[in-house]
Amino acid sequence: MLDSAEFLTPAQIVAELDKYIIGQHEAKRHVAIALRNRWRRLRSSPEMRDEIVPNNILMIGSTGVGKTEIARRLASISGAPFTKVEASKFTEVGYVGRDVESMVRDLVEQSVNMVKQRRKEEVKVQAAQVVEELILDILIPPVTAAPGKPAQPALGFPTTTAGEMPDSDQELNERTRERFREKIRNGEMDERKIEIQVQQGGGSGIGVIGGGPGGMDEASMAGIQDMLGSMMPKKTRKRKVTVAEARKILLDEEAAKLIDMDEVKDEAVRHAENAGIIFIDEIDKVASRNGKGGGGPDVSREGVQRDLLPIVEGSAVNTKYGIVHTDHILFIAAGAFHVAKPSDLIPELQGRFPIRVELQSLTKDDFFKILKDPKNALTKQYEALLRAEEVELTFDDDALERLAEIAFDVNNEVENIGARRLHTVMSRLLNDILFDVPDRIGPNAHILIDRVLVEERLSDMVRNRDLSQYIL
Ligand SMILES: Nc1ncnc2c1ncn2[C@@H]1O[C@H](COP(=O)(O)OP(=O)(O)OP(=O)(O)O)[C@@H](O)[C@H]1O
Repeated sequence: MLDSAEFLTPAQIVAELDKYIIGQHEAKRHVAIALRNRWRRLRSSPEMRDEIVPNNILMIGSTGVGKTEIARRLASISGAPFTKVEASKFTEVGYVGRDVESMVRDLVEQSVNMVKQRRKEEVKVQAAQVVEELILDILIPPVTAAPGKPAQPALGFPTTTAGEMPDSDQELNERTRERFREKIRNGEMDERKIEIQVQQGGGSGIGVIGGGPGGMDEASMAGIQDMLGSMMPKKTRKRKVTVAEARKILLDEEAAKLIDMDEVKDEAVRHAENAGIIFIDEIDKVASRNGKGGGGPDVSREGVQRDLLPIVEGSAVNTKYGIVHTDHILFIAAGAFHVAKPSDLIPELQGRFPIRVELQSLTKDDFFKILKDPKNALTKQYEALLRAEEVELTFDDDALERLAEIAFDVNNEVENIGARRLHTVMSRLLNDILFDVPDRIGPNAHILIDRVLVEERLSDMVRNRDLSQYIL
C-alpha cells in the first residue's frame, strides 16, 4: 500500500518489474521514480502535498514492446487502482465530450472493488463464524417442539448414542449441533446438499431512462439507481447447493453485510485520487500534425486533446461514489508516434507529460528471454496447463532460440506486432499437443520441445509468406 512505511524504493520497484518485463530499463526507471514520488508526496508537509504535481509519463514505442505491461505491473506492485483507455476511441462517431470523464469513473470503480475486497478479507473470520451458525441452523433447525416432546432428529442422523438419555430438547439439540459443527469443520459435510436463500444479483431492476448530453449525467443516474436499489427490499431466491458451496456464497454475503459501504466509498475515492494510475493508449492517434488546419478529423482529434486536458491538469469529476479530484492521479500516455510526433500534441498537453521515455524495439534475444524468464513466461504457462493433466512439458533452449527467430522474422515480413507474435507462434506450435492430451497422450508422458519439432511444425509456415500472414 502506498501509505505503508516500508514502501518499495525505486531500485526495488525496478527489480519487481524485472520479474515480468524484459529490457526497457529506461522506462522502468522512470515509472519507479514516479511511483516512489507519490509515496514521498504523501509524507511531505500538508502545505506542500497539494503543490506537488505528479510526473506524468509519455511512453513512445511500437506496439507490443511492453508499454501497457509496465504500467499494469506498476499498479499491481503498489496495489494501485488502474485503468486503461484508448484515446482514439474518443474520436469515434457519436462521441460526446463528457465521455472522457468515464476513465475516472472506471478508475474509482476499480478502487471500490479493491477496497471492498480488502475489507472483506478483514472481516472474513467474523463472517465465517456467522456462516457456520447459518449452515448449522439449516442442518439442525433450532428446537421449537413443545416441552416434554422429543425434538425431531436432524436429517435422520442419530442424535443420541445407546444408553444416553436426552436431558431436554434444548440440550439434545445443542449436543447435536456441536457434533455437526465438528463435521462441518473437518469437511465431512462438504458434499451434503442443503437449501439456502441467496440474494438475487444486480441492481434494483429499475431502469432510469434518459441521460446523455443535455440530460442527467451518468453519475447522477447511477446515484438515483443506487438510492432506489437501497429502498427496495432485496429479492432472494432458494438454491440447493452443497455445504462447501453454501459456505462460499454465504461468506461473501455475510462479509458484505459486515463492511460499512460508506467507509469503503470514502476510502476508495481517496485511494483513486492519491494512488490511481490511468493509462491512455494511442495518444498519438489524437495528435494532429497541422493543429491549426481547416477542419475534419484534425479538429476532432484536437477536440479530444482539449477534453483530456482538464482531467490531466486536475479537475473534479462527478462519480457515483462522490467527487473525485484528478490532480494527483498518475497519467501514463503511450503511443507509437510513427507518423505524428509528441510535438504535434497541443502544447498544454505536452506540458502535462514532462517525462518522455522511448521504449526499444525487441530483439531476437529479447524474444528468447521473454519466452523463458518472466514469472508469467508463455513456456511456464503452457507447462502449468499440461501439468494439470500430469503431462510434463519442457522446452530446450535451442527450441526457444528458433521460436524467437521465427517470431522475429514473421514480425519483419508480415507485420510487427512485437512480443504479441510469440503468443501466436506458441499457440501454433502447441495446439496439436493441447488437443491430444489426455486422449492420445496420457498422464505421466514427458514431452520435450526441441529445435527439430519446432522446425517440423513451423518452418513451412515461415517460408510461405501467405500462410504466415493468416496463421502466425
Ligand atoms: N519487454 C517485454 N517483456 C516481457 N513481455 C513483454 C514485453 N513486451 C511485451 N510483452 C508481452 O507482449 C504482450 C503485449 O505487450 P503490451 O500490452 O505491453 O504492449 P504495448 O507496448 O502496450 O502495445 P500497445 O500499445 O499496442 O498496447 C503482453 O502479453 C506482454 O506481456
